[in-house]
Parts: sequence; C-alpha cells; structure tokens
Amino acid sequence: MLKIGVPSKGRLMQKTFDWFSARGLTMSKAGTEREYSGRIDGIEDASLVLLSASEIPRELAAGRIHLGVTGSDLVRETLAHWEDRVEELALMGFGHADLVIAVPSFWVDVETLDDLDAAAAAFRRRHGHRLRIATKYHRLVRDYLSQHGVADYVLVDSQGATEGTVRNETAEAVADITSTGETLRANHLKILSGGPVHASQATLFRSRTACWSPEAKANLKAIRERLKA
Ligand SMILES: Nc1ncnc2c1ncn2[C@@H]1O[C@H](COP(=O)(O)OP(=O)(O)OP(=O)(O)O)[C@@H](O)[C@H]1O
Ligand SMILES: O=P(O)(O)OC[C@H]1O[C@H](OP(=O)(O)OP(=O)(O)O)[C@H](O)[C@@H]1O
Repeated sequence: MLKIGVPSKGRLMQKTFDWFSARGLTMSKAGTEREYSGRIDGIEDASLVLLSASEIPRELAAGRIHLGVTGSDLVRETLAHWEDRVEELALMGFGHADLVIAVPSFWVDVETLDDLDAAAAAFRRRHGHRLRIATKYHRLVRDYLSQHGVADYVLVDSQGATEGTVRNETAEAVADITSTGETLRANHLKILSGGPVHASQATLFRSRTACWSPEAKANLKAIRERLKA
C-alpha cells in the first residue's frame, strides 16, 4: 500500500487536491469536515494520510508515508540533510512564499546583509548583548547568515505573530515567510535586499527511507506517468 501524505487543512489542502485532480488522481476527505481521513481514486492500493503541513517532513523522513506534499521551506527547516532523506518529485506551482529577513523601516542605514552585520556589531557594543532575530526557521536562517558571514546575532524562537516581536521589544529583527508583504508593512518592517533566504512553494516529495516494496514501486511508476501526462 502506497501512503500519500497531504495537508489536512490550511492554505495548501484544497490546491493539493486540485493539483492531483488535474492529473487524474481524485483525492477527497472522507466523512465529516473534521474527520482526518481521505480517499484517492484513480490509482490502486494507495491511501491518503491527512496531516498538518508541518508534520509531513517528519513523516516522510521516518518512512511512515511514501509520498508527501508540503512547503519546500518546511522540509528544509525540519530535516537536516534533507536531500538524503527525501527526493523532490514535482514543484507544484502554488503555495509560493518567501522566507525573508526584515528590520524596522526606520533603520535607514540597513538595506543589505552587510549593513545588518555592521548594525549587529554596533548594537552589541552599545547594548552589551547581541541583536535578536525572531523566527521559527532556525536551521534555514542560521545556515544562511553563516554563509553570508553574519555572526553577531542571536535567534529567538517565535512560533507565530513573529512580525509583532519587534513592536513588543522581544526582538530587533525578524525572519519569516511572506507572500503579499502586508503583514511586514503593517508592522513597519522592511525586507533586506539580496533575495530571500528561501523561495518556497508546495512540493511533492518522495521518502527515501520508506519501505519501497515492488507494489509500492509499481504504484509510484503509475503516479509518475500520470504526472508526466
Ligand atoms: N502568507 C503566506 N502565504 C503563502 N504561503 C504561506 C504563507 N504563510 C505560510 N505559507 C506557506 O504555507 C505552508 C504552511 O501551510 P499552513 O500554514 O497551512 O500549514 P501549517 O503551518 O502546518 O498549519 P497547521 O500546522 O496549523 O496545520 C508553508 O510551506 C509556508 O511556506
Ligand atoms: O505576506 P503576508 O501575505 O502578509 O503573509 C505573511 C504572514 O503569513 C504567515 O502567517 P500565518 O497566517 O500562517 O500565521 P502565523 O503568524 O500563525 O504563522 C506568516 O508567518 C506571516 O505572518
């Protein structure tokens, strides 16, 4: 039995169903709105596992699902050495969002990462502690800043309403996902230039660690054919 994990709710769920449906694989939620089970028509011996988008990377890495749909940001953030554990089968063309670093709009001297580096050093000299960046994307932000030689900062964990941390004085800067930019603007934050930390979109992943029985492999082959068509 091939297990496919798809988002059970939230912004990725309906578009995931639509994407598969356009390729001849009809997914639907079973039972009532609140029941987290589903069915998939158009392929034999495949079952749907409805999960939170943020749990799908872990389930793929543990091999409990064979395929899974989630944001590319969540896989990179959740799984160390993600490419060893999952394979990207298809970029799905929706769920686009950029992980960006943003600072208060009134920091007129800070536009680039180099500026942030200089501001962080000055901040430490003046305040005696490191500049705080609020985020839930610890791995991605740490790797990105280290690649760009920025070291004088500390990450503070924020699992939601991250843009509010600057106003609430629990951080000086933020690293968060944005699509329209509305939330950043409303909180008087501006994005550093130089491109996003990661440009995310909904992606179909294959687990490298799941048990790939001959039947599961045959099922995957059939799905790949559908995707090509
Ligand atoms: N404002 C946004 N616009 C577009 N995509 C976004 C936005 N915020 C987050 N995303 C993307 O949506 C995905 C997460 O989806 P969603 O927020 O529905 O799941 P979740 O946080 O796991 O929800 P839950 O755990 O409550 O089920 C991530 O890949 C992220 O990049
Ligand atoms: O650029 P925008 O279109 O304004 O979208 C950005 C917001 O969307 C996400 O939050 P979400 O709605 O998932 O809530 P959260 O704060 O609980 O993460 C993200 O964390 C930003 O706060």
